[in-house]
Order: sequence, then structure tokens, then C-alpha cells
Amino acid sequence: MLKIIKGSDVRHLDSLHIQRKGISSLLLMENAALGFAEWFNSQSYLGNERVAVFCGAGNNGGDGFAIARLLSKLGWKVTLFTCFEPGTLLSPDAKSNFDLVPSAVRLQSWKEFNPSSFDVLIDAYLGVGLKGELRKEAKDIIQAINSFQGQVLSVDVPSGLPSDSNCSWECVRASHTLTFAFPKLALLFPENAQFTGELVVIDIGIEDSELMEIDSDYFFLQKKDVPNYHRKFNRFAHKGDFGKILLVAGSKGKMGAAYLSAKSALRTGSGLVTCLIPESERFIIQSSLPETMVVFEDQVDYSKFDAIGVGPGLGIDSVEVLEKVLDNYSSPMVLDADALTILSKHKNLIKKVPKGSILTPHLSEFERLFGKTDSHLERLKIAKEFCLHYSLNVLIKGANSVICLVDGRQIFNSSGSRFMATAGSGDVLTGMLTSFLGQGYSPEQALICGVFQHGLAGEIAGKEKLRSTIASDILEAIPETFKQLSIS
Ligand SMILES: NC(=O)C1=CN([C@@H]2O[C@H](COP(=O)(O)OP(=O)(O)OC[C@H]3O[C@@H](n4cnc5c(N)ncnc54)[C@H](OP(=O)(O)O)[C@@H]3O)[C@@H](O)[C@H]2O)[C@@H](O)CC1
Ligand SMILES: Nc1ncnc2c1ncn2[C@@H]1O[C@H](COP(=O)(O)OP(=O)(O)O)[C@@H](O)[C@H]1O
Ligand SMILES: [K+]
Repeated sequence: MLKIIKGSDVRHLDSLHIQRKGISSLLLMENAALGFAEWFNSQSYLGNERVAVFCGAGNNGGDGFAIARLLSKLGWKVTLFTCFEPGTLLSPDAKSNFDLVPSAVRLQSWKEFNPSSFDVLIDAYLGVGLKGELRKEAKDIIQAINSFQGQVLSVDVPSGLPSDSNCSWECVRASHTLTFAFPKLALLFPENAQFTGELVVIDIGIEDSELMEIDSDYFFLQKKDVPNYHRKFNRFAHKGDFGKILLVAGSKGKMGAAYLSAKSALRTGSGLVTCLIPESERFIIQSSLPETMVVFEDQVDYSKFDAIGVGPGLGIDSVEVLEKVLDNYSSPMVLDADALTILSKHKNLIKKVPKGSILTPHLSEFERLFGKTDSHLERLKIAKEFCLHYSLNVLIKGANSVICLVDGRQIFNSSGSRFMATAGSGDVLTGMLTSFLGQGYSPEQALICGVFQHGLAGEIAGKEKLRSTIASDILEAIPETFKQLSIS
């Protein structure tokens, strides 16, 4: 899994890599530029498009000089805009690449930029080397870049954005950010989505093991990581091996939530799924989902289940229902939706939640539980303290959901799409997480597999249905996620 390190540690990472692989820093810059140019070429830009490349005096600018050279060689009409005064000392690698810029590339000062003369803009002005507050001339340059109406592709980070924190000033508003080796932390904050645009991670040959040598509690989960977290079942496996789970979900008028989470659990591979629902509502589940069983509050033996998920559609008045589950079950469980709202109103119940359990708040539920927050960085800090203190896992849901583990590690998910912002998609996730717990996955394994595959199912459904995607489409895409990951 990729580690997300601080921007200020990138130099250290470079030198580690350079020592290990025996390559020069200039070659690393060339790899970065090649990765960018390859991605650029794979997009459906027209061959005659006019490309503006804004370059600073540091290594981010160095990437820009190399990109200008590569794109010019590939036949694009490139104009390079220097964002520094004549005579400025360039970083050594930037200087080497500046000297290699071919004569086919026009050179101009950023002050001569005319937005209407270009079709695409590449922003290689400032990268992770930004220090302190943005200076006046930088603000003017960023304003000039933002006056451009076409696509803006930022190199490594949108210029002006600090790599690991928020800022109070205007940054480049990119349509895409192509970041090198690992996503910089600030690119994953919802408040910076307006600057980052779509995020693409470019592999420049730095290995996960090299990143691991640098201290950080943040990680980035990608598709290639997931299969290793899955349990393998042999050919003698029987339905008992796939777990018996209980979903405490649904109430009058909200039985759809129980249906969605139960069906998702079945699609995720649970052997036996039981729903604890109000007796009056039993016909809905029994006729719509014959594969599940139902039980009612006075007859349930909690201890016979391998995992329990509580909350979807439960109703925020079901305090006693939740309390009973907490009093009668001691293994890790999943708490979502109304169960979280109840916990936020009855904080005394938190200490009864079994250690290792998973709480899955979206941003409003997070604030209900922990109070108002001003930034994602603040949320991460609060979640970390909570996880360490109570030995609980928290999933902060949204784009790039963050898996906050009991030991303080925080893993950003890379799968998902905005088409998942639809009623019931969280219920699908609860079903998936509970299912994996029931199949004997540890909470960490369940979170990694469940959160990634839920996002992947959303991507698959969204590709077909775009904004018409509904939660049922996401759950029906679960089988395809197993197929794509080669998990049988
Ligand atoms: N392993 C990797 O990931 C690889 C990373 N690589 C690339 O290196 C980049 C990092 O390069 P870097 O360290 O040279 O810094 P960079 O971002 O160009 O910034 C320095 C410039 O910013 C300026 N400046 C600073 N603060 C400012 C302020 N407040 N307001 C205004 N200006 C300010 C500063 O000016 P100065 O203060 O020196 O006058 C100087 O000109 C990284 O993002 C990636 O693109 C790849 O090439 C290879 C592999
Ligand atoms: N823009 C987005 N990009 C990626 N995933 C998203 C986005 N919006 C929502 N999701 C995902 O969809 C799910 C929504 O869950 P939740 O808000 O609990 O929905 P509901 O309460 O309607 O079931 C979460 O897993 C979340 O991560
Ligand atoms: K940049």
C-alpha cells in the first residue's frame, strides 16, 4: 500500500531512491515527465491543440520544462511561460531541463500570456516546495492561470496548495492533478476538491517499500493492494464458513435500508443473513428477499452470530434496541446510520461498543458524534484520538473515504465515484462490511476489502448508469468487483 508522506519529506525519499537504484535525480524528473506525457497522450486531446506550460524556478518547473520538450517532440504546439524574473537561479535539475528545451517551443514570460490563444494549460509553477504564505507575485501568476477557461492540468499539486495542509488563499483550479509517486495529503481533502479536480497518481518507479521507510500514519489504498487482504476458502468450505450475520436494521417506512444491506451481505458472500426487524414489517423482507431469515426482538440470541451490523433505517428512537445489542454481544460489529445518531445522543453507550468495532459516519454523522469541524485535517486528528482511546475503527465516508484504524493508521480509499452520492449506498456498505466480518475477516481486512469494493461497485454501476445510478445498481455490481480482483 502506498504511504502518504509529507511534502517536506519528498527530498529525503528522492535521495533514498537515488541511492538504492543508483539513478540520478535528473532521471527521476525525466520519469515524472514521461509519466505525465504518456497520460496526456492517452487523453483524447486533438493533435492541433495549443499547449501552454507555466514553469517555476524549482523542480516543479523542471518537470514542466521536460514535459514541454516531450510534448513538442510528440508534435504538440507548445509555448512555455516562465514564472520567474530573467537571471533567477534555477534548481540544478530545472536548469538542465531548461537547457534542453528545443527551439520548436516558444518561450515567453507569464506576463505575456493570452488565455484565448491556448486550448490546454499545464501548471508546473509550484509543487511541494512551497513554503509559508504565498508571495504577491505568485498570487498574480495563479490569477493569470485561473483566467484560462480550458482544461488546466496541474503537475504534482495545483500551484499554491500546500502539500499537507489547507490555505486561506486562492490556488490554481485544476481540472486534473497528476501527482507523482503518491497522492499528497491535501489533494485528498474535500475542501480542496475545487483546486485538485480529478486526481491521477503517476508511478515514477518509487516502490511502496521505499515510502515505508519514511514516518507517516497515512496510506493510500489501491486496487492492487486488495486481493492480499482477502481470506481464501478451500473447496470443502460450507455455508457456516461464510458466516452467520445479523443485521439490526429497518423500521416502519425504512425497510428498504434493511433490504439493501441484507442483499449486499448476501452478494458479498455471507452464508446466512438474518434481519432483526419489527414483526409488523416482516412481509416486506420475506417476500422481497427470500434468501434471508427474519427474527424479532424478543426471540433473538445474539451470541450465535459471527458478526452484527446495526443501524440502517433503524430509527433514531431505537435506543433500547441498540443498548440490547451492545449488552449481549462482545465481538466487533458495524455501527452505521441511526445507530451513530443514537450514540451521539447517548455518549455513555460508546464505552459499551465492543473493541475493534467499525463506526461508519458520513460527514454530518461525524459532526453529530464529534462536534463541528473546520477542516478534514481536524477530522483526521479527532478520529485518530477517538480510535486510539476507545480501540474502535472509524470510517469517515465521502469521496476518498478514510479508514481510521484502532492503532492510529489512516487509509484513504481510491475507489468510488460521485454517482454514489445516492440514498441507500451507505446501507450497501454496511451489508458488505458485516458480511466480511462474519466470514472471519479482521476489522482491518473487512474495512479494506469492503470499502474498496463498495467504491469499485459504485464505479462499475456509475459507468453504465451515470447520475441515474441507485443503490441497487451498486449492490448488483458487487459480483463484478470479485471478478475484477480475481477473488473466487
Ligand atoms: N519524488 C518526487 O515526488 C519527485 C518530485 N519532483 C518535482 O519536484 C517538485 C518539488 O520541487 P522543489 O522542492 O524544487 O520545489 P518547487 O515545488 O518547485 O518549489 C520551489 C519554488 O517555489 C518557490 N516558492 C516557495 N515558496 C513560495 C511562496 N510562498 N511563494 C512564492 N514562491 C514560493 C521557490 O522560490 P524561492 O523561495 O526559492 O525564491 C522556488 O522557485 C515536486 O512538486 C515535483 O513536481 C520530480 O521532479 C521528481 C520526483
Ligand atoms: N462523491 C463521492 N465519491 C465517492 N464516494 C462517495 C461519494 N459520495 C458518497 N460516496 C460514498 O457513498 C456512500 C454514502 O453513504 P451514506 O452517506 O451513508 O449514504 P446513505 O445514508 O444514503 O446510505 C459512502 O460509502 C460514501 O463514501
Ligand atoms: K504545480
